[in-house]
Amino acid sequence: MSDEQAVVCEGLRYSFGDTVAVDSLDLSVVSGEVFGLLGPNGAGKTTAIRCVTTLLPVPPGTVRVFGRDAATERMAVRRLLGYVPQQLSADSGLTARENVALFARVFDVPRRERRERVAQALDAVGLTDAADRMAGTYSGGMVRRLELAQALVSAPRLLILDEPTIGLDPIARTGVWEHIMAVRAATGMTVLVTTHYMDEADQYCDRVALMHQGRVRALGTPESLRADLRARRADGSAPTLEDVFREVAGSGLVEDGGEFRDVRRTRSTATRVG
Ligand SMILES: Nc1ncnc2c1ncn2[C@@H]1O[C@H](COP(=O)(O)OP(=O)(O)OP(=O)(O)O)[C@@H](O)[C@H]1O
Repeated sequence: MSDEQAVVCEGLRYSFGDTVAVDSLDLSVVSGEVFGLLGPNGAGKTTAIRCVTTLLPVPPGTVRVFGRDAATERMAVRRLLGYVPQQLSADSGLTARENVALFARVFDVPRRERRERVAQALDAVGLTDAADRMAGTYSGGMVRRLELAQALVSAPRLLILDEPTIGLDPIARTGVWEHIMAVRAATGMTVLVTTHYMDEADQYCDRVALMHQGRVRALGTPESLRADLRARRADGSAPTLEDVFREVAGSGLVEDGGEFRDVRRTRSTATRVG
């Protein structure tokens, strides 16, 4: 990791009508780190990352990606990043190779490099052997890895993932993460990820921001956040990251139905693709 800032948000605020989805968000993601944006449904995670991707408009100077302004240099920002949205982005009627090739064209991968880059992206997510099968025959975990390959084919410096493992079984979740971590180790790319799964964040993220009702309530390494709570409790117990979140979010979690176990909506990728 270097000291270079991959993402900087300063005073980011985004509203949908009267609903303030993101409120005064200050964030900086260091180049090369895996940064997790955590929180229950409605916390503002998706809105925040959609501002970083330039899909939602923000005022100049509010969001920068590797120094490029998301408001005034939108195309430059887009060229730096790969984005795996929560919604399905693979076409069930195409093979995996065709899906990734489509993204290579959209993201302007030079024509003479495309075949090789598509093969590399599929290989990076462990789909070489299944590359010529229709995506409609894939399991949920394979679809997620295919979507990862689609985002990786443009060799992004910043990979943004919105709930990459939602609805997957534990083995498929581990598979998705292992491929993300292997690509990150090989390329040094920065990863910005949203998740409800505190255990995954604890295991894979270098730093996390705990978001609730549009605001960041705590920020740090998973270890430091757990250690701080342990020191505050002083009862010898070993708190989890979920315990930290419950403490910083207070009663608000229950009031708005934001219990973590309640919000693990099933993405059911395989079903939707099939
Ligand atoms: N297009 C929209 N129109 C109106 N309100 C929206 C829209 N998108 C999000 N919101 C509202 O903004 C707030 C933040 O939503 P957001 O999707 O950013 O949260 P989130 O933490 O990503 O949750 P989720 O995991 O459900 O995506 C919520 O109150 C949500 O209802």
